Amino acid sequence: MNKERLYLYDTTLRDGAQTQGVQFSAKEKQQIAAVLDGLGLDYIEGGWPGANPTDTEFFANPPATRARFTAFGMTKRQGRSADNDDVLGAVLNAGTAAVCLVGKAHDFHVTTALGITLAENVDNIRTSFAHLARLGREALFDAEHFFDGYKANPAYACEVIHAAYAAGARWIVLCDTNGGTLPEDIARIVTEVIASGIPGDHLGIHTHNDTETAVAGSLAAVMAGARQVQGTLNGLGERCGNANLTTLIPTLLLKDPYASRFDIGVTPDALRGLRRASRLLDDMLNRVPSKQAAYVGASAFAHKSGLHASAIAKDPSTYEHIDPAAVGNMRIVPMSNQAGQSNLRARLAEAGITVAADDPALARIVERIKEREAQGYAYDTAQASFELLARAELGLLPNFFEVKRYRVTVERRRNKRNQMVSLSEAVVVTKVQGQKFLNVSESLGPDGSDRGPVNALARALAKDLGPYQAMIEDIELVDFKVRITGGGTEAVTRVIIDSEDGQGNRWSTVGVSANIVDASFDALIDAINWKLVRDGAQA
Ligand SMILES: CC(=O)SCCNC(=O)CCNC(=O)[C@H](O)C(C)(C)COP(=O)(O)OP(=O)(O)OC[C@H]1O[C@@H](n2cnc3c(N)ncnc32)[C@H](O)[C@@H]1OP(=O)(O)O
Ligand SMILES: CC(=O)C(=O)O
Repeated sequence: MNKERLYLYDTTLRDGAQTQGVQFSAKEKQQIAAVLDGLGLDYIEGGWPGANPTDTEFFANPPATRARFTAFGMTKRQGRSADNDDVLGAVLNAGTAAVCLVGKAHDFHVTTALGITLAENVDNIRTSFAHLARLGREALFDAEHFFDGYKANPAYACEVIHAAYAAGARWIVLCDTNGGTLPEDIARIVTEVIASGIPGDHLGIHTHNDTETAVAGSLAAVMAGARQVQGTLNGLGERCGNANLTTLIPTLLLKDPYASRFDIGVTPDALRGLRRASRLLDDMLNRVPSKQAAYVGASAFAHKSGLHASAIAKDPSTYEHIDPAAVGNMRIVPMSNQAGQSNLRARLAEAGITVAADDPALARIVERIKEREAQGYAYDTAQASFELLARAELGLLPNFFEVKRYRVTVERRRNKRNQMVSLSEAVVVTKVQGQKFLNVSESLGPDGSDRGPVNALARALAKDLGPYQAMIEDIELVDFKVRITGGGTEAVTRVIIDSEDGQGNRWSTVGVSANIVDASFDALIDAINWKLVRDGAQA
């Protein structure tokens, strides 16, 4: 069966830039455009030329994309001709092959937000698209508030989109601007619009996630006949975000009825780069990736409970809807108080430890994990600490070093400029192969500011570990999370530390204590021990 073409339109660089707290530089826009292009999207909307210096700079040096690079703007304003509107002029001067203009499709917005008559609005839209058609640009009309407008005044909403279509708009994009329309209404209205004379292969859908149904609404529109889907990477966008392309792309490519009916231009090979693309955007925005993101989240293929892990070991499809590798993700079988021996054996195998199914140590390890989690530990996150605990029970953990004592102080004092500053200092005494090491460290960062007591402890601990020093020198503490949690009957502090080495390996360790410094120190010791185990150090 010949597949129908379904076009993907990305607006990460425009609607995504309307996310609170998101501010792309022109350079970052270039990087994101390259990633989007690599995924195989049909259109990349770069922003609004003329609206701000970043977008103007970006469009002055547009990325070379295979996708149609598109400029966004609004239809001409009342009282100006399309030739004379400087805002529209700046959009057109960007010289892109495709141009998307937003206009109002809801009568209430025309009279309230624009303050013009309904007829004037239709005329502004018609004139703007006739102008684009004369210039030979591929024209897209973002019909703002279309669904709310259609519910309030269907005749007017239809008059607006038909005016744009008749004037030469290639695509009429129906926007659920406020994000409150549910999928069943989207499907019904798209069907009625097609019946009114705008063919589905000229219709697009642009949804927002205010009812957490943006993806479902987009799919409903596709099933009703729309053949362009707009969305953003990781669901960025105004308020609660836009339809998440990171979810939509694999759904359209891998799930029926979409997979067998549509060609979306994304290859299986490009799909394997999806998780990487999602992470790159999060990294750029300094956002913690959502673990529970569909398809690409770290937990999307994490099998925590014993029943699941047991079946997964027999056949992964028992608890996985797709192969994680298809989207560049991977399966993990974390250890936790929900786990049984199947999780344990899978995790040990990943760490290169083979244990016979009838080894009594397995039951001891599971018991120990459950006991420690009841005290506040969290081993499904801190995989390196889990591995150390298991190795200790299996007699596979060498005693590399012993901490005899440690001390940390934080001092607040005035500097030469009479500003209050702090200084953390730590002393750690260790015994390595019979030899004593006394290490002292401050925690000043490159800018001279104090990085705190945990940093001072980490530096002192890793300052000189004698024969192991070369192996631990490149360890960096890259993340530190503190949580007050109920351990047993008392509240305790759980610290999770993420460490990284020069080869880009990253591992997480956990420490728990009523005292935050002790909890941190335990996690630091695990971080060093894990690295020594990983690098094959001998005791
Ligand atoms: C639904 C969406 O997400 S559409 C995209 C929205 N994105 C953005 O707004 C981001 C970029 N925008 C901007 O930088 C600025 O709003 C600019 C440069 C475009 C305009 O700035 P200003 O001229 O200062 O206007 P301001 O932002 O205060 O108000 C928007 C103006 O556009 C008018 N307008 C809104 N929509 C339209 C439209 N479709 N067609 C014509 N005019 C419109 C409004 O009536 C208002 O004009 P008014 O102040 O005379 O009433
Ligand atoms: C155009 C647009 O972003 C919207 O209507 O939501």
